[in-house]
Amino acid sequence: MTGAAGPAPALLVVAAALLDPLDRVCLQQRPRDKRHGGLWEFPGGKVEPGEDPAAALCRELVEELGVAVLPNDCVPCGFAAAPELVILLYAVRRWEGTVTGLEAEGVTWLAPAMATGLAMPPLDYPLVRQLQQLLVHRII
Ligand SMILES: Nc1nc2c([nH]c(=O)n2[C@@H]2O[C@H](COP(=O)(O)OP(=O)(O)OP(=O)(O)O)[C@@H](O)[C@H]2O)c(=O)[nH]1
Repeated sequence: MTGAAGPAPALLVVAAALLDPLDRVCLQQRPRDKRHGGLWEFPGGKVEPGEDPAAALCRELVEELGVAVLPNDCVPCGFAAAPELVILLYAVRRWEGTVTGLEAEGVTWLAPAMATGLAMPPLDYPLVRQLQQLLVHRII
């Protein structure tokens, strides 16, 4: 079938689980004036049309946290999906620079088990749970 205008394609979003040597993960608080304002999320953002997802994540990490990450150091570790949105989660253990919240209200490091106690956008909860499972089983 051709010509029918279907629903808009799902937005593709990439997110990073930056992990420190103690397996604490970095989360940032969304600016209050934005959608999901004040909620805690994995750093990341929308993939531009034609952009490689890992490259998009590296771009977002420079913009949001001021750190340089290589695409090869972004290890796929989970995803979450809703009809309008798909989020790809990557584990990142190696970066250059000091993590600084350049766009966020704040940045925190905590064990994934503690993260679900924060107020987060809906898809970040399953992402945290996936991350927690992989860490518990020492897969990442
Ligand atoms: N992390 C996360 N993002 C979500 C969820 N649901 C949802 O609509 N989003 C949206 O996915 C988008 C993530 O892209 P982004 O981080 O670049 O968006 P932004 O609003 O901060 O930046 P922008 O100013 O470039 O639009 C945001 O519009 C965010 O609201 C969710 O459950 N988790």
